[in-house]
Amino acid sequence: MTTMNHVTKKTMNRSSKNMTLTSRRNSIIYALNGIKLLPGEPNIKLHIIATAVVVIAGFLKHLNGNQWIAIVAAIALVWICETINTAIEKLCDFACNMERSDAIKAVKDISAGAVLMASATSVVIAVIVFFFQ
Ligand SMILES: Nc1ncnc2c1ncn2[C@@H]1O[C@H](COP(=O)(O)OP(=O)(O)OP(=O)(O)O)[C@@H](O)[C@H]1O
Repeated sequence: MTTMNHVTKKTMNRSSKNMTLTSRRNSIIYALNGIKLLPGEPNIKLHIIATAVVVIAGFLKHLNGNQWIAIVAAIALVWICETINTAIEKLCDFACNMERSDAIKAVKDISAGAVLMASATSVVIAVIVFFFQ
């Protein structure tokens, strides 16, 4: 009985571990699917170009480790804000069914404001790294 219980417990543990692994793997797949949807967004092309320009400039200027950390963090900040902004915009469009709404306007404007703040911060970081260091 004890052995049975032990074996059953072990099997159950293994299968719940497998389920956890599968659901973790699925979560990553869903997240990657979300990232794959981004290139269809108008602002994303701008971010791709800006990211490429900054990275190429970084290599040409032979940035040191700390400078790269600042630049990568600045780039990530903008991408993360834009990604969340895109999700919020899609949720808004779904919620209002494309009808005009003051509440939706406020949510979209605030969300776009976050991207603007992130972009402005990133520009300041880039100017410091490229021109004042
Ligand atoms: N349903 C709505 N009701 C009221 N105002 C809206 C609505 N949809 C959009 N707007 C206004 O238009 C602006 C632009 O909205 P839109 O959904 O086109 O986003 P966007 O900033 O142009 O992003 P993208 O270029 O990625 O589509 C919003 O910030 C908001 O002020």
